Amino acid sequence: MSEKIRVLLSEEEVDSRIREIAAKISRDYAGKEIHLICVLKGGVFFTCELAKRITVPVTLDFMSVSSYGDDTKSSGVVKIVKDLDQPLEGKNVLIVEDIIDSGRTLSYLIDILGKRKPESIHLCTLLDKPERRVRDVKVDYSCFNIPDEFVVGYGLDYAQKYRNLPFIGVVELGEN
Ligand SMILES: O=P(O)(O)OC[C@H]1O[C@H](OP(=O)(O)OP(=O)(O)O)[C@H](O)[C@@H]1O
Ligand code: HPA
Ligand SMILES: [Mg+2]
Repeated sequence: MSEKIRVLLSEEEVDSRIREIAAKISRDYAGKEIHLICVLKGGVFFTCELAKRITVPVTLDFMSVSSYGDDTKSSGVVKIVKDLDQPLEGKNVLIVEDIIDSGRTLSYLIDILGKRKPESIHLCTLLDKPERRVRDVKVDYSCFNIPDEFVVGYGLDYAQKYRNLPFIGVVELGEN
């Protein structure tokens, strides 16, 4: 089996949209501090690019959850691989994700993090695949809606590969 990557969103498109969303977030949180939660591993590239362009004070923490393993289909069970280092009490939490697909990861995260008494909790995603939703999730900031295709790049992997691509691509599987 060979794999080809077709560009869905170019590096320029992604970068310019991240700038727009960062400007909107900076306006919405004017006068406040944002506690960014990067959802590893997929969210790491987007979190860095977004954080660099937000103009209000930012603190960062990392959480690692996994439900896809090396597959293109979710196992349906979200596992915490690494929890946050810091408490959320009284903080304006913004969860940063690479993609919302079935919505299982985010609905689980909002549920458990919401119980830690943050001042507010919102969600920012690079990509949203609304057609595939099985759990309702309120998305506060979304850079792009995409069709129901398995995508890679900008943190997103296929069997752990392609996370480092600077654009969003679709994996096309061939016979050789
Ligand atoms: O909406 P969902 O169907 O839950 O899918 C979205 C989640 O799946 C992927 O993570 P994955 O579990 O593959 O772990 P990773 O970020 O370490 O690659 C992706 O990074 C999101 O976190
Ligand atoms: O389209 C996807 N690509 C990579 N990882 C993912 N996790 C959920 N959906 C996807
Ligand atoms: Mg992830």
